[in-house]
Amino acid sequence: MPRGDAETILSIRDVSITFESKRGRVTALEGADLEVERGEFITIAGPSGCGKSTLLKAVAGLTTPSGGSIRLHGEEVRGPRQDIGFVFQRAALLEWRNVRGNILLQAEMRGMDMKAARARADELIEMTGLTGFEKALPHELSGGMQQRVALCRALLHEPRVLLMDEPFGALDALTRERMNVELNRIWARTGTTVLLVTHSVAEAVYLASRVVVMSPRPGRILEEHRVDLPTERGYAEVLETGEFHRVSSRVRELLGSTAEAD
Ligand SMILES: Nc1ncnc2c1ncn2[C@@H]1O[C@H](COP(=O)(O)OP(=O)(O)OP(=O)(O)O)[C@@H](O)[C@H]1O
Repeated sequence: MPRGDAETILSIRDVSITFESKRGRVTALEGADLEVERGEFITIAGPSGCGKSTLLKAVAGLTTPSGGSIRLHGEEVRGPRQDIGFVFQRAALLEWRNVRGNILLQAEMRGMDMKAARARADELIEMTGLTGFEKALPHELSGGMQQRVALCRALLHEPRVLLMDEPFGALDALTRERMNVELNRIWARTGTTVLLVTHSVAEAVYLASRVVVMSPRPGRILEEHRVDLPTERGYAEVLETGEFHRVSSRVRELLGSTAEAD
């Protein structure tokens, strides 16, 4: 839930994105509108190919809209942004660097003060339950642990907005649930604004303060649903609430047979 006074951190207005390639022209997004307040956890669901990843990339400044505007903290996004964190489906860790080294890569790339960065890395390692694995190499870690390292790396510079593109899509169901619970706890503790793309309806509703459902391509926001549940949530308890069922059924209905919902 947004904390304190509502403050718009991200404003996506009438955004369209068209790609030109050898295979022709594809309009990924058309007329996408979304306002995000500081501290919100937005999950984005939608049929495959509707432009979810494209939307995240545009917020990160990695893809330029063909029309409309994206403002982060009131500033038009015109190129790659330093004040965001990005977590992808694959952790993309450097195989020859240990856990701490992979997390600190963020600080090196940004020229951060290394003393402060090391202290923050230790804090995140503790928060994500990686204590004891600081010196482990990526191949010595489970998939879930690798994603935790990627999460620490994305949070190291305390980004204004954390973007996550199917971050747990490659994990087994049980690990995925555990990661959901951890992410919820981290969000509750840090108050970071998060936008997370997922194909899982359960994940979308469990994690969100607001679930956004997109239309088939060209993608736009079809419906938004606030999830009226406490900020910090237990998994099993939430799944039994009427609120979880209310929002999940509507999201499933909207996604219909096109979604790879679980
Ligand atoms: N760089 C690109 N060049 C050309 N077309 C692209 C490019 N990036 C994305 N597209 C096209 O834009 C559309 C939206 O892609 P996008 O990856 O954003 O969808 P998505 O909703 O994230 O899909 P999925 O759920 O399957 O991951 C697709 O038709 C895709 O082929």
